[in-house]
Amino acid sequence: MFMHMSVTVAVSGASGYAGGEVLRLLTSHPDVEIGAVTAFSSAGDRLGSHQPHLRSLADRTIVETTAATLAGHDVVVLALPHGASAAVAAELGPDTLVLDCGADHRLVDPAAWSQFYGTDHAGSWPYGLPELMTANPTQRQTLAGARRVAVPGCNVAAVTLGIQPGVAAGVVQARDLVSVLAVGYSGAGRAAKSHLMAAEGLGTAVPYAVGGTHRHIPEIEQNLRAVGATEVSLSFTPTLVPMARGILATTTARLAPDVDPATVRQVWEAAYVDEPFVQLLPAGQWPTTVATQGANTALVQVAVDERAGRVVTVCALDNLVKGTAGAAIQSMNLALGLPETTGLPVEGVAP
Ligand SMILES: NC(=O)C1=CN([C@@H]2O[C@H](COP(=O)(O)OP(=O)(O)OC[C@H]3O[C@@H](n4cnc5c(N)ncnc54)[C@H](OP(=O)(O)O)[C@@H]3O)[C@@H](O)[C@H]2O)C=CC1
Ligand SMILES: CC(=O)N[C@@H](CCC(=O)OP(=O)(O)O)C(=O)O
Repeated sequence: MFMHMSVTVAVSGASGYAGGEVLRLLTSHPDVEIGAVTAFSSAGDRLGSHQPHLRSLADRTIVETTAATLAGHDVVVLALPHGASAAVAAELGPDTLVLDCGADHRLVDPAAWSQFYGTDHAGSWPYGLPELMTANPTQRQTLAGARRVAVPGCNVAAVTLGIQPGVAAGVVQARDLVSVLAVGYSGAGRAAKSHLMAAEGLGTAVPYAVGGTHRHIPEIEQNLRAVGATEVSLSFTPTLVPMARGILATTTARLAPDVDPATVRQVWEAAYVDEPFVQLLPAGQWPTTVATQGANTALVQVAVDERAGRVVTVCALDNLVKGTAGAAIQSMNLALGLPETTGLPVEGVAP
């Protein structure tokens, strides 16, 4: 029988969307004791005034994010704006497990970082997508025992999980990928202006970062190279739709020459048959975002458009769970040697 551990976890960015979701999931993690909850402008406030849904933590006081307030914890989760985490992490000892929900440590290539983020590269950490189909080592082996983890971007997780089986098996051409995503507003963070969202976002779909400018492009390309692509070219277009949570990522790719379309589904089945958090739906059933809401689940479907000569995949996930907080806790479990699925829900909330 597995003996439960007692791991103290501090959450930084506790007043935000990602930090709030980390806290929600941690409240039902059997091995975790929640320590400091830290933030920035809301330091001194009751947590409940920012996260009224977290009843058991409502009377905690948010404290400032400093080396002193984060010291003494086994694990620190950083859910801070881009650029803020490197300085905080540098103050934490090498034995502390630090999980960064921000982008600062995801990209390996400093030139790609500078091109898309416009600042100096802080370096790269082991990447917190356990399902990434790397070999020798597997991504799970990379995460086992890690003390620094870069949690993937939410759109990145959705596109990667959708298309990687075909790329890894060589049945699609990674040099001709097209991804179009419907994304919910919480992906923009709590700092986005809510009155503008309501006035300008309700009842309409709004494309953004069109034309090869989105900072998730190099991260997706990095993932697909890691699973075996030699040449990757991705056209990536996200569109805001009026929902709070969720990403529906549709990716199409040209079939590789001489691939029998009948084998495509088998490739996706083999990739995900043993994955606890990624499910290939029965043929003909298409993912919906609502079915993943609140769950550390990615739902995937694949079909072949023989007329166009393209494979079509759809992946749905909750940006705040499998897209960040759930991925962080899944990676934490692996890093600490806990069962990977501990404390992570797979059931969604619907309708
Ligand atoms: N929202 C999402 O779906 C996803 C988010 N992420 C990443 O998670 C991180 C947090 O995003 P999200 O929760 O959406 O953002 P929010 O705007 O909702 O929250 C930001 C948090 O960071 C704190 N903060 C702001 N500035 C500083 C600072 N200079 N130093 C320390 N803390 C600061 C805020 O504190 P205060 O309120 O007290 O000022 C708040 O707690 C980002 O890096 C984001 O990219 C990743 C994947 C998905
Ligand atoms: C709606 C919306 O703005 N979504 C954000 C998601 C960002 C995210 O959460 O990922 P990072 O951690 O890489 O910032 C976007 O597309 O940029």
